[in-house]
Amino acid sequence: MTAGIPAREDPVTHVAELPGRAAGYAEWPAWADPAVVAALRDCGVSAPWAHQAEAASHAYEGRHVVVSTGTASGKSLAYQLPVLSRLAAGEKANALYLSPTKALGADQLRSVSSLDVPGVRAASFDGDTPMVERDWVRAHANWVFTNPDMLHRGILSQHGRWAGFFRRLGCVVVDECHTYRGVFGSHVALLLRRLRRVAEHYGASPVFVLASATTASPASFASRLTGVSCVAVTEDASPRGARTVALWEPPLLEELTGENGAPVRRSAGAETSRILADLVVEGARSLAFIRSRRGAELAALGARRILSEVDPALAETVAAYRSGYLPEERRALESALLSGRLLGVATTNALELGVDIAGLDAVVLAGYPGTLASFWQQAGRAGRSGDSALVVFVARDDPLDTYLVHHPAALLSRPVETAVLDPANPYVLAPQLACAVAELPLTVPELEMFGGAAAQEVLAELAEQKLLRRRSSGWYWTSRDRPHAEVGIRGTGGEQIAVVEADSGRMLGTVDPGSACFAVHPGAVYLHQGSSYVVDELDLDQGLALVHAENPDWTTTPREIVDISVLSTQEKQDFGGVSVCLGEVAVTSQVVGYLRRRPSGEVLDHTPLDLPEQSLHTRGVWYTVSGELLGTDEVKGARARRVGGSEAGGSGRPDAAFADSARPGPGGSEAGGSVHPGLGGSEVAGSVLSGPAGSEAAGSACPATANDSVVSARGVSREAASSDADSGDGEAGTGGHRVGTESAGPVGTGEEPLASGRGPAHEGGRAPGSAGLVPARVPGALHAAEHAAIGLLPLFATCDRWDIGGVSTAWHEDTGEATVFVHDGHPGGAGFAERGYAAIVPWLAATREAIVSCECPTGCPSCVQSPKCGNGNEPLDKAGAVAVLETVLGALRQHGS
Ligand SMILES: Nc1ncnc2c1ncn2[C@@H]1O[C@H](COP(=O)(O)OP(=O)(O)OP(=O)(O)O)[C@@H](O)[C@H]1O
Repeated sequence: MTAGIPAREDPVTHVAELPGRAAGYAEWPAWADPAVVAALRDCGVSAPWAHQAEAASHAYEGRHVVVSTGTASGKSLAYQLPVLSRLAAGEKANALYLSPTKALGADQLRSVSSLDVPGVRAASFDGDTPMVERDWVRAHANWVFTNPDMLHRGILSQHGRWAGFFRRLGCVVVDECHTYRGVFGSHVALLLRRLRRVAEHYGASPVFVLASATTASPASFASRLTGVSCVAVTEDASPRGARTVALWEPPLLEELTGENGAPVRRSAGAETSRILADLVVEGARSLAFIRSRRGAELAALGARRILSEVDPALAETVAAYRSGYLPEERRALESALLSGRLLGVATTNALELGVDIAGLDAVVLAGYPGTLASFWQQAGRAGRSGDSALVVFVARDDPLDTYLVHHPAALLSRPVETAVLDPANPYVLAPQLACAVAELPLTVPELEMFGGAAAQEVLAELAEQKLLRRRSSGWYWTSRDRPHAEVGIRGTGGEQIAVVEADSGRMLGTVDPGSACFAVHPGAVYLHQGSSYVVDELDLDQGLALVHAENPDWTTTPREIVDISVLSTQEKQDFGGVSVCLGEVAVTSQVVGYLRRRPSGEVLDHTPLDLPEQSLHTRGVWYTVSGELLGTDEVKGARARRVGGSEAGGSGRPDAAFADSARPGPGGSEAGGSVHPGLGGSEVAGSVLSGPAGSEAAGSACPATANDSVVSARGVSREAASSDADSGDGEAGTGGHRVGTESAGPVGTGEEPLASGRGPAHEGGRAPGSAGLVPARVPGALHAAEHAAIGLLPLFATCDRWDIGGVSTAWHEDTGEATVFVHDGHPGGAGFAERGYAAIVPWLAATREAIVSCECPTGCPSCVQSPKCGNGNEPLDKAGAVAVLETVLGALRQHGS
């Protein structure tokens, strides 16, 4: 693949050979039904691997169990064997299977159905199940394949219609349980408690069998998720083919420079198209994982274009895959991939989980998927058949990816993180308890399973709102309407928006309501299976976006105004001129227009839009720096008015502020909420802080869907990409820089001319004071510090960048000082801000190190730039950011205990 590339331009930064492993077999358990064993043997399973037999026996014998082993280690058999054995033996032991994606559910149903075990009536019950089939499923199926969404809305909400099924419920399978983290995970944890309660109501006490990718502490995670004590099986005895992992950094483009003269790298999406095309030419069956829906479309399109020049027939063997396609389209693509009719598929993480595609020769990952668990899950799609296989990790032009391709150990040798969830989050607990009470009156003894005192508090509030009535026997739902439809468990809130071609009435797909204003605002270019459409109308009330086919030579980028305010401060520590706070914040955002751009990035025009405001109440961590410490006492001005983006940013006024807002990213929309467990805090922190090298992970790293914004002190405008266009993949490279790997030591006290190549710093305009910044430099310094802090938080909190956002301002009305906010992107928060607060010193130290050790002169995508900054990454003051961070860290260290 690198043939013909001169050695000095070799994009491969590291090659690792992962050795193969022989299988460890066990006997079929004595309890296994002969018909099931025969069916499995027919499918090529001559004997179970040791971990399968162990987990299956736990489940059969009634112990809740989690099997946490590698990709394609046969986790399915661990639950299939006990469930099928009981059903084949004619026992009244129904099973409920839950998967985070429909694709996985469909695949598992196919797998069970193909065994054709007598007595088993397996059926799916999800959003794709036709109405006419639903009654049959309820009445006759003894193994139902569904997902948390359907369990919540379509099963528990009307459990009376499922009474027969629940009476016989013997087993609940929770597949890919590591994906249930953050707010989505907290919802699922409470949903499983609701499920247990309803099952108990019908006299059933099902055993839970959970399957997870390799994860830290699986037993405690599974126990937290289900609320019952689980044993873990973690010794992986499946055979493994050898794999070659290549880390790949796209080359710099000599003819182009990016914003502020930063070097430009070829985009990961474009690089992935080329690699995918090469693999297809070689006849290798390959998957390319792209982080955004739009990126997946573009990568497939790019590969097809390249292949059509080689052989038009080959172009036909490449397709895109993502959620938002109609079910039949997805099934057709899955089977074409399984049959080998398709050789190359560019996909979002919709194909990451479980879809059993045997014999893949190669996997290309365009960008770090956010967590190690996801990385290995995606990489594990290659070599499933036991043959050797190739995994190529293509770095996107951002700090984390750049860091990883130059620090292979951080990617290849670190333990996978554990998932974090918090079922006590009141924003999750309240709607879940409302649903629970509406399902069945809640008694006092049942409080414990929902969190005891925390639940009681929330119930009291719900009773106050007259949603519930408290009686001596417990809590009762008062309304005739069920609350379920109003409760979105993935944090996307509400019904999907249908994208419909106006002329033909054909439904093309769906978009999350939270992303609709970004992805399908009037005038937006919408891509579907390589075809391009332009949106004519967005009707949020009707849940409809009307589009027409058009293939313009421009793309669209929404602009947004964001406002942040502090609702309450829960924790505050003062460090002599610096304060660090944790609390509730309200982030209000509104898409106010969009830019049309040529592929080169050239802006054609700006069109205003009138769309409703969206509001996010969440938790944030923020630090303030006094004017005295900044050296800018005069910064304190009157409250700034909300102003348009470029105006404020361009002015460099000290009262301007900048934001990166969080929005559920492609991960969320494809695989169910933000599904990736984040990087484990402490090990990662250790590695990041262990030396200057670690600091190169710094980042402009705005959340993938979030973009920098320009704001007044209370008003932020940002130029936002839709969740479809968020990763930048597949689009023209928007910036680039090669990070020096070893050379940069911790330099830059803010006194040396480390970075700023423009503005007052360059002119020597420094006021006396700790940070020594003249007022005009403060906005750029804070803006740059905020970008980098957002980029680094995923290393300390169990999150990825989609989960967090940030705002910086030289003067904020609620704090009265220069402030940098980093906030969770989910209503009620997801625990990330807390983690940032708890790790404030190592987090900010890593942020500073990251900026300092980047070799670029004035900021680049690998340190403080964001590729989609609404204000063209202006103002960004790299040296100023270092000065601010050093001042803050100095105060924290001096005044901290
Ligand atoms: N004991 C066995 N002997 C031979 N092949 C097996 C055995 N167990 C499972 N397999 C095969 O291994 C493949 C992977 O199995 P499966 O999809 O259950 O793995 P998994 O661990 O659930 O994968 P994922 O990581 O995608 O969740 C399947 O094709 C399955 O038929």
